[in-house]
This record gives sequence, C-alpha cells and structure tokens, in this order.
Amino acid sequence: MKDFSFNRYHNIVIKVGSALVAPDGHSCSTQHCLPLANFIKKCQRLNKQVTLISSGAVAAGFNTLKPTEGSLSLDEKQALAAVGQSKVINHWQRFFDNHVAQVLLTAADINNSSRSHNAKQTLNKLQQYGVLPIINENDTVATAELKFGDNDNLAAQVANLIEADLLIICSDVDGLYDINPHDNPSAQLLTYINDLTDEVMAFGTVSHNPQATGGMQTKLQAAQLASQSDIDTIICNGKNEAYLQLLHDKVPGTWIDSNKQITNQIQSSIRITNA
Ligand SMILES: Nc1ncnc2c1ncn2[C@@H]1O[C@H](COP(=O)(O)OP(=O)(O)O)[C@@H](O)[C@H]1O
Ligand SMILES: N[C@@H](CCC(=O)OP(=O)(O)O)C(=O)O
Repeated sequence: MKDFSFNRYHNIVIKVGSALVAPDGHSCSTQHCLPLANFIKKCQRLNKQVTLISSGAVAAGFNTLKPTEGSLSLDEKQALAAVGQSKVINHWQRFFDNHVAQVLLTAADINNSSRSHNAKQTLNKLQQYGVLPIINENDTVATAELKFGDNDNLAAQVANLIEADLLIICSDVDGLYDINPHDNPSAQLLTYINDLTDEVMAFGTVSHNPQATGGMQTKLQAAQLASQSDIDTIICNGKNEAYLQLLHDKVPGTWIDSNKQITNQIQSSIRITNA
C-alpha cells in the first residue's frame, strides 16, 4: 500500500450519516458529533478547507411529529426532514459557536450550470468568512436521497463541484468489508483500493438497519464518482478513533486511492486485513 499522508489534502468534504448524527433514530446526539466537530476544527486550524454533508433530518423530526411506528411513506419522510433539518443545524451550531451555514441542494442543482455556479460561489464565500457549510439534500423538492440514502452521492457531487481532494464518509462501520460484517462475522476489511472493479463494487450491499437507506452501495458509488475527478475517498467509522488516526497519517478504514498513474506500479490493488 502507498504511504498515506493526511497532510497532502487541503480541501476536504466530510459526509456524516444519520447513524451517527441520530443514533437512536429519533433525535440528534452529541456522542459522535462532538469528536467529529473537534476533528473539523483541528483541520480548519491546519488551514484545510472543510465542507460537511450531514444527514439526520428525518430522524431528528421524529420526536416532534411522532409518526406511527412501521415503514414511512415518502411524504411522511419529507415532513420529518422539514421539521428535523433546523434541529440538525442547531445541533451543529453549538459545536461551532454559530459559525455554520445551512446549504440545501439537490442533484438537479448541481447538474444545472448556473445553479451550480451560484452554489460554488456561495460555498467559496462561506469558506472565506471562516464559516462551515453544512449541506443536506433539499428533501421538500427532491426525494432521491430519501429513497436511496444518496447523501453519499450528493457528497461526491459537492466534492467535485468545489474541487476537493478528499472525501471522508463517516458511517457506523469500520469501512468496506468483502461482505456485510453484520451478516458475516468472518468478513474482512479492505484497507486499500485503487481500482473500483465490478468485484469490489459488488461487496457493497444494503444496510443491516431496516430504517437506513443506501448502505455501502451508495458509498461505493460516491467513491467511484469522486475517483473520476481524482478525489480520494476514505470510508471510516465515526464511532471510534478514526479522526485521531487520520491526523497521525494512518488510514482508519478503507482508503480508495484515485491515483491511477501509480496503480500499475503497485503489485496488489487491494489490501485486506482481518475484521
Ligand atoms: N461490504 C460491506 N461492508 C461494510 N458495510 C456494509 C457492506 N455492505 C453493506 N453494508 C452496510 O452498510 C451500512 C452503512 O450504511 P448506512 O446504514 O446507510 O449508514 P449511514 O447512515 O452512515 O449512511 C453498514 O452498517 C452495513 O450494514
Ligand atoms: N436528507 C436525509 C438524508 C438521507 C440519507 O442519505 O441518509 P444517510 O444514508 O444516513 O446518509 C436526512 O437528512 O435525513
């Protein structure tokens, strides 16, 4: 595996899933957000530009709307997201002394040249003001993320838009395994990938959590999209010491290296460790 150096990344997009923002599925929690906020502040002190993609709006709306248990309809999820979104932003505000900004986007915005130009200008200006942009999908007008858990792909599109060099996807699992570790205790963690082959893509399946959407599938799609723009991806567990490891130049999960020029010089494109 190539040596990993966190130092070489200057423009970082971090995506955090509902599993970490609202682990009980009903309200925002400090447990995993505080370590992430401290990591972001450390990155900012190191003069790295950070953009956060935060899920959690649907979960954060639960305690207010109290929908009946069971599977939710799409419009129920949209209502929950509309109620929960301000709670998610309020939650992050506390860690950043109010220096955060809410940015709601859709894939259609990013695919439209004038809208994406406007979004890029806003995101750049926020960085100049030293404010952390916190992005979520606008679930009132677009429902792809609610259906497919696709904030992962939105994160990759944003990374592409702002010409980031690293996408960090923080989830509730250590990284990509060769099979879902919740289904198979002998699953093995893949620590280094520099070619997202069909075989590797097939490792990523849906979530063990019936309320979650997307699972590892959408994280790998996001990594593939990022990789096409020479953006590396790290998939890691936001529940452990992942951030400390990054700061010590260690790969805390799965590192998807986009650098194809080096690919041919590396004997093995996949490195596996025991789970
Ligand atoms: N090959 C795999 N390796 C790791 N996790 C996998 C894999 N395939 C499916 N998963 C599932 O993906 C889940 C993470 O996605 P998800 O629950 O949607 O979290 P998030 O809220 O962070 O997006 C894991 O907890 C696991 O159940
Ligand atoms: N916009 C939705 C995001 C849905 C989504 O992508 O969730 P996740 O798979 O936990 O990242 C929300 O904030 O609840």
